[in-house]
Amino acid sequence: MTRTPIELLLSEAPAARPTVSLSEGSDPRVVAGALAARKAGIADVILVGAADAVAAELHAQGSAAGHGISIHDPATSPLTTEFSTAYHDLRRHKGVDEATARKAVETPLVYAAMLVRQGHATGTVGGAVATTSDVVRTAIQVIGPAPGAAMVSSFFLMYPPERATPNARAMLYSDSGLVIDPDADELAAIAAASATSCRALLRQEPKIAMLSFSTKGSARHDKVTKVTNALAKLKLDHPELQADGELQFDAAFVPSVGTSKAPGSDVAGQANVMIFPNLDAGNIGYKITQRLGGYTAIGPILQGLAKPANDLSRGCTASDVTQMIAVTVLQAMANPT
Ligand SMILES: CC(C)(COP(=O)(O)OP(=O)(O)OC[C@H]1O[C@@H](n2cnc3c(N)ncnc32)[C@H](O)[C@@H]1OP(=O)(O)O)[C@@H](O)C(=O)NCCC(=O)NCCS
Ligand SMILES: CC(=O)OP(=O)(O)O
Repeated sequence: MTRTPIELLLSEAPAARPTVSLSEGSDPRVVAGALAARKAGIADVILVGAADAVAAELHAQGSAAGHGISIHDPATSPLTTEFSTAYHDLRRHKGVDEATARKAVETPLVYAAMLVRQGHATGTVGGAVATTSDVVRTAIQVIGPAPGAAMVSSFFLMYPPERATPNARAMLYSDSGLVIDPDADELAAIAAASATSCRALLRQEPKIAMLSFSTKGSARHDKVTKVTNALAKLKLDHPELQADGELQFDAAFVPSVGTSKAPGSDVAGQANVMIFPNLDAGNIGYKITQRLGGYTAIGPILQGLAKPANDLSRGCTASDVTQMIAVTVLQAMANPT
């Protein structure tokens, strides 16, 4: 049975307790998720937002600041001036002036990301209220891509329900949140990054399926060629990876279908990393698996950033928030800076 991020973290407690900033500090789900993370000893948390509103929500949930829970109000925080200067330096080349930098840093999303950039937090989580576009754009602009990363992309961890169907297993779905229409090279980069994320967060060797509406030439179309070109590029850059394509989802997931549609494949029927050809397929696919299949979906988790910053679906629960705090800490442990 694959362990969830919280279970993994509880079995591998980091040496020093990490701190995670939460940009929607007064949202009831975020506060409940943060309190659960704190109680489990997973991380200290900084709740970013209007101080009155954050304190009121903590009070409503029978808690208060202190003992690993801090409140930072960007409008009054002593760090805001330092952050404004740093943000101005960072974005000056894009035409951002001092006044615009100050205004940006006073938004909780940018402030929470600046906490990470400036070393006050290990990582950040947002998106219970903000859209993925806003969360991701802020992460890319403030925290930035990791040195050497081809691009920033995202994935979901998908965990089967307890009463699961045969063949059910934990998987990564990529990219289900960020890159809208990747070309073949970008698709190969998403697959390579997802393989690393699979090892870090599922603790499994990746078996990568490059998904399509076609299996091994059953259809001919430019969209199929994009996927086979992506597989060729992936194999060229990473001959060590087990990857196959193009595969339909049933051929990737169900062993008997994999054997009949893609005989001889070492991935078909066993894939644990599903690479979708574009964001339409990836985002719709994860929501169907979650809402009809009963899988737990944790994400979008971002990969390729210099430090961890993660998004949530606006439909998230408090438990999703706690899991995402755990993911953020695990990413920091896998790539200490
Ligand atoms: C990520 C996203 C927000 C970027 O879109 P955007 O802001 O319109 O795009 P821009 O081209 O203006 O990019 C903004 C910045 O991010 C950078 N960027 C965009 N995509 C990137 C990627 N995949 N990797 C690295 N950098 C990227 C750009 O270079 C730019 O940097 P700059 O401001 O320093 O010049 C966009 O791809 C998006 O909206 N994705 C879908 C999100 C979504 O709605 N998902 C569904 C729900 S989960
Ligand atoms: C990941 C995702 O689809 O986010 P939202 O549900 O917030 O649009």
